[in-house]
Amino acid sequence: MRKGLKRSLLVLNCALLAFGNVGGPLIMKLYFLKGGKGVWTSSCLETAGWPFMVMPLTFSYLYRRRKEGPGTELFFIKPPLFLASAVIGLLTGVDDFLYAYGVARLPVSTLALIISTQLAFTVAFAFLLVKQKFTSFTINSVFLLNIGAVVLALHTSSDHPANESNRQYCSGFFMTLAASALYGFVLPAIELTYKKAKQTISYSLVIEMQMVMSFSATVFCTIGMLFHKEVEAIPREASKFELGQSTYYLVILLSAILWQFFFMGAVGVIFSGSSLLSGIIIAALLPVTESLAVLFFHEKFQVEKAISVVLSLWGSLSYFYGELQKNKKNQASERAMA
Ligand SMILES: Nc1ncnc2[nH]cnc12
Repeated sequence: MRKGLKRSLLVLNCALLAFGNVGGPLIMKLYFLKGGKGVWTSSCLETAGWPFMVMPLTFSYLYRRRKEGPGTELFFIKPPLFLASAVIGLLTGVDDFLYAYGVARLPVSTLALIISTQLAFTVAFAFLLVKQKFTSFTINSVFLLNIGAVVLALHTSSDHPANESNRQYCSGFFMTLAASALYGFVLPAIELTYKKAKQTISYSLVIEMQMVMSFSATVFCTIGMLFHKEVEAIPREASKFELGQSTYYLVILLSAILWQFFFMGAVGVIFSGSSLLSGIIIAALLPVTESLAVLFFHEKFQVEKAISVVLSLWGSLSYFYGELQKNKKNQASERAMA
């Protein structure tokens, strides 16, 4: 793939991931705050937007067909990659449930704090699974982003919602921590799948894999919804939703779209960058989500949140500066070899 195209894809996917990472948790929290109760429904909505992926795949097919003629294959994905994507999708489904459980029980600020530990898990698994190499800038960035999380941890006791028992709060805390660890594993596992694939990984194939992962996660969560009788609760919930019935369905639609941005962005950044970069972007934007939660849901704003925003900015700048230096060095050595 041409370098320019790969860079454009990286920018596009960073933007998708950023939108999803900030908007997804906020819309999910809005659902719970205004009367939504379905944890399985919420987790299902994280991946239920998979049919949207048909659109870019159709464009890709029509484009190839114009070049290659009527014999063009509809899909690239072969059975081994299909199976690997379906298994990762099941893990994503479990992760979605753990995450939605956390969103239902905790303020967004506390949730974001716990999720920021995900970067440490991603670093560890990226090292183990894909032998990720670290520069001093990456290490500095990961360190700063984690310090940001620790600073936030200092205020969590005052973030405890008044109407919630200690047990509910604790279970929310540990389920979110489990989601963080699991997704910290899923990101490098996707990178490993790209590396071990016995076929060329193109961007179209990445979208196909994302569709299979999301479909498999949605099947898992739909079974959870059926078992917990959440499907039949939807019209009832809609009629009682504090913002009105039509807003309820709009929230559901927006959830599906924003979360699809998140997952498409994450797998796309892994394709054109690395799982570590996906983890860094997710961690770096958490303070933005928190600040917006303060603005929209009137969660408390403590000075720790401001410090964490600054540390995150510093951490991200450090990473991107390091990448810039690395690219410059690579270009210089390519020129010297030519
Ligand atoms: N299911 C999920 N959705 C969004 N962010 C996450 N971080 C960990 N799990 C997540």
